[in-house]
Formats: sequence, C-alpha cells, structure tokens
Amino acid sequence: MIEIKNLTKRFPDRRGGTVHALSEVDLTIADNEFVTVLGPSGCGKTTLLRAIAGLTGWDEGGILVDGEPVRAPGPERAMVFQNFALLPWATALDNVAFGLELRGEPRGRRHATARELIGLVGLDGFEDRLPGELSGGMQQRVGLARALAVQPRVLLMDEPFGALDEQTRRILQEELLTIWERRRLTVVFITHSIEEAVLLGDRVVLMSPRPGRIAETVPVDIPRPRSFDLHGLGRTEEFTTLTTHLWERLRTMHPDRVGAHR
Ligand SMILES: Nc1ncnc2c1ncn2[C@@H]1O[C@H](COP(=O)(O)OP(=O)(O)OP(=O)(O)O)[C@@H](O)[C@H]1O
Repeated sequence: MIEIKNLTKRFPDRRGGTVHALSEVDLTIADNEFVTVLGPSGCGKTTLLRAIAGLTGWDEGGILVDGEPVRAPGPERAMVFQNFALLPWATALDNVAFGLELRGEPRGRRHATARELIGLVGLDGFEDRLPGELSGGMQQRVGLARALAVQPRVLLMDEPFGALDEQTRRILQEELLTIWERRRLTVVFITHSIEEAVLLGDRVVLMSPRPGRIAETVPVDIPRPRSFDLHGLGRTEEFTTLTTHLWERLRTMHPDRVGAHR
C-alpha cells in the first residue's frame, strides 16, 4: 500500500521566488491497484511520481510504502520514463539487466532474468540491439522489462506511451495490462490522455492546476479484462460518461481556455 499524506513540495525558481508544485496531497493506493493520474500541464504529476520513487524530496507531509517511510529510491519501486532513459551504448539485454548489475547479481543470473523479461515484453531476437537500432515502441518495451527486472511491487510510469504513435500505444497498453494482471503489481501511471486513463485505471486521480492537489478521484467500474476495441468499449455508456466528465473537469482547468486569463 502507498500512503501519501499531506504532501507539499515547493521548488525555488530562477528569479529567487518559489514554485508551489504540490499542496497537501492525500492519496492512498491499494496493493495491486492500477491508478492513473491526469491533470493540466505543470500541475505536479511528475513531481508526485518522483517523490514516491524517492528521487525528489518534499517540504511537508510524507509517503509510506507498505508502512515504511520513503527516504530514497528502492528496488520495490521502479520507474518507467516517457523518453525511455535507456543507456545508448548498452544492448537491450544489458539495459534490462542494468538494475541487477547495480545490485551485484552475477552476470549469468542477471542475463538469464533479462532474457526471460525480453521474452515477456515480446523482444526475443533483439537482445543484442542498441537502443538506437530499435523503434520507440521497442525501446519502451526495454524500459518496461528493465523496470520489471528488479521485481518491484510498485511500477511508477511517467507518461510511458506519450512519445509513441497511436497504434504502438494501443498495443503496449494492452500488453501492460496483461503483464499487470499476471504479475500483480501496483501501478501509478501518469498520462495526458483521458481515454488512456479510463482504459487502464481502476481509478483516475484528477489533479488541479498548480499547486497540484487532488481535485477528484474517479472510480472506473468497467469490468476486466477490458476490450481494446475502441468501437466497442469506446462507445459504451460507462466509457463515454467517464471520459466526458473528466474532459469537462480538465477543460475548465486548462490555461488556454477562453476567458481563463481574465
Ligand atoms: N527541479 C525543479 N526545479 C524547479 N521547478 C521545478 C522542478 N521540477 C518541477 N518544477 C516545477 O514544478 C511544477 C510541477 O512540475 P511537474 O513536472 O511535476 O508537472 P507535471 O504535471 O508533470 O507537468 P507536465 O504535465 O507538463 O509533464 C512546474 O511548474 C515545474 O516547472
């Protein structure tokens, strides 16, 4: 379980002022839950994810993962980044094995684990390719396999499919759900796509403009396994009601909304 309590985070800006990124964020995420996070640009979504990962500190409040306070990154929490963040000089296999190498696992064992995960994400035969020799979708498969290699209980995903084309994105969404259902992980998934948030999540957490707060938590009661045929699921009443509601909320928060600057 992830318990975020009263989390407040400010950054110094370059003019000597302060950017208030998060304000009194309270959020509890159950084991094996898939939570998607939506919110206007700059509302603190990445800051929240990085705080859970232990990559950034905060000013007030706290975060517990399975009752333990988060103070630093740990192997039970793994990140997947929008820009893949792979080591460009290392093969797909070595990228996947990287976390295990840091942990001091012997070469044979870490390569065996990495090969299994390369298979899980559908990259058999591409083990020796460098990231630059792989498509964006394939690079993100490597990013996902690398995150899974350390056997995390929590997967923290920062717009992981944001840089991919629509078709690749759909395929990876579907595969991510299959992996999540098989491995029973807790997932916190940031996205800018309302459809993606509803398609994937058990709950959509909607954040308000900066300073980011939880504006609303919307349960998604669409049964699983979910159909990825948007002509099917996308036209159901539940899906349309949820996406319409979320869009209405986001539209009123958008800084470019007509009248927003008055
Ligand atoms: N290291 C930093 N130093 C100063 N300001 C920062 C830093 N990191 C983030 N910020 C500021 O904090 C605010 C929240 O940023 P964050 O990246 O968390 O938002 P976001 O919701 O993920 O944005 P987006 O949707 O555009 O990715 C922004 O105003 C950002 O400029």
